[in-house]
Amino acid sequence: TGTSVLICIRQYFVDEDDTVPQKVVVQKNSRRGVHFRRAGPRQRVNFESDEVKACIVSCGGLCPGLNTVIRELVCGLAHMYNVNNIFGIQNGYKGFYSSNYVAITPKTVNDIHKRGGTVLGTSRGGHDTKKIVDNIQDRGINQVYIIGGDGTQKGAYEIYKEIRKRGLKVAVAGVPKTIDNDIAIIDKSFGFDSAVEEAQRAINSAHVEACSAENGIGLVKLMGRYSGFIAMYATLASRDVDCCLIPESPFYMDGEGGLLQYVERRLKENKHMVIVVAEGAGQDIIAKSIPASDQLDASGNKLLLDIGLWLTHKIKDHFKSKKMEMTIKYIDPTYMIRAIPSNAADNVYCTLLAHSAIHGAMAGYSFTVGMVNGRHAYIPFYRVTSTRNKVKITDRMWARLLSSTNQPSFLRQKDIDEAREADRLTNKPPLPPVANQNVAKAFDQSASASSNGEI
Ligand SMILES: Nc1ncnc2c1ncn2[C@@H]1O[C@H](COP(=O)(O)OP(=O)(O)OP(=O)(O)O)[C@@H](O)[C@H]1O
Ligand SMILES: O=P(O)(O)OC[C@H]1O[C@](O)(CO)[C@@H](O)[C@@H]1O
Ligand SMILES: [Mg+2]
Repeated sequence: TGTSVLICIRQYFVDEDDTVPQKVVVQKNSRRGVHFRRAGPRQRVNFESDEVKACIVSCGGLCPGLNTVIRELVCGLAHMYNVNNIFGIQNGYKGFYSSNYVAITPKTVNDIHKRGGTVLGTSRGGHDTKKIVDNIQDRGINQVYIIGGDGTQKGAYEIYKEIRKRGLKVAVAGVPKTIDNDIAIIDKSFGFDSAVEEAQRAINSAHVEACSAENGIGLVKLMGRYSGFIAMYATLASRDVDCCLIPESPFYMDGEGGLLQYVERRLKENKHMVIVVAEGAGQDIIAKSIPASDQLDASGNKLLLDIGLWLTHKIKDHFKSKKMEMTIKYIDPTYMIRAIPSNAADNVYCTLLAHSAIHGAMAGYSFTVGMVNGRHAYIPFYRVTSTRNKVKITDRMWARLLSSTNQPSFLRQKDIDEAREADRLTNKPPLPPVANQNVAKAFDQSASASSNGEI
């Protein structure tokens, strides 16, 4: 029943049939396409306030805004739904079974949004579905809020499936987090704007250093394991960058049209230049000169070789061989851009995401929450975990970057053909997991009765 919903949100109920389309740019005769449930408070909720026992966990790398999401989950549950039984899970997934659960209240989280990091702690690895769900069951938790990136959302999906298998009345709400902005479907992840803003400071320093030297080069490495969004947006925002290298756009060093030739040309024209490189860029070309170690982190993510350092040496060697005077300063602000508190825009975004997650969980749904074309929606887990959001080098945004920096695209016809083929494949919607069509629908009105999430 909806009796526990407070007066303040009653007048803003979302119609159960409201949907958010995945694609807004369509053609006249396009099919209707995939739609998601619109997020927001429902007239009918599935939990009484005093019945709710909620927990919150944060996993993966840091991201500006984590504490804001945690704060707003706690305050939103307490203020909008009168829920006061809320626990923090410490240090990521493993905290479900290896640490004490910590009771949290609006008072204890009151000021945390002003701090970077996560007050709950975070970690990689340690996802043991059975142990996690055993603990959820034993402790009588019935709402699980999981904040984390692509790996975390995969873990949330596993927890959700196990909960379904056991027939528990537990809602699982994923709040997507990653400064790499690599989570599929959603417009952008929280903390991304803050990270791009902070990256400006590094780029400015690189520019100052480059301008103050004879043939000065400032090289900045930014995060972005598989997706170069931070590098692309930080470059577009700055206007001081002459070259941006991202994992999605292959480049080569030597010969006609290569990076070294471009650097040389720019120095001759301008006497200085700034290069921004995403950490995942050029891994294939470094691997040719340094044997790849194939080391993985605790979550199974490949540890990357340092493209910034490698480029610095290559560029230095090139100019030495040409007997051309130059100076290169390498700046690696990696952890500085993600360890900050979120900016004002991200704080608002985090608040809305937390509220949307609460409304969905109170209605009994399990989902990843996210903004899709400017509207908040409940997205089935498998949709966000089956692909990764990447910069499309065949798209207009990358073209805008190329025209802003005036750099060559470094692409060969083969690279363009491969990118087009990849676009074609990613535009094909992923099929729901065959073995369990019900799970793929992803929304539970209650733990036992499922309703179709995509409309
Ligand atoms: N396929 C998977 N199934 C179950 N759990 C997973 C899976 N992939 C990752 N996880 C778990 O999710 C947690 C976070 O994963 P990971 O370290 O890859 O970070 P992430 O959530 O992708 O965030 P980010 O990449 O932005 O730092 C880890 O505890 C990891 O064990
Ligand atoms: O050193 P850590 O904590 O594993 O984090 C590094 C990784 O985290 C990310 O920022 C993703 O959150 C990647 O860009 C980066 O490779
Ligand atoms: Mg990840």
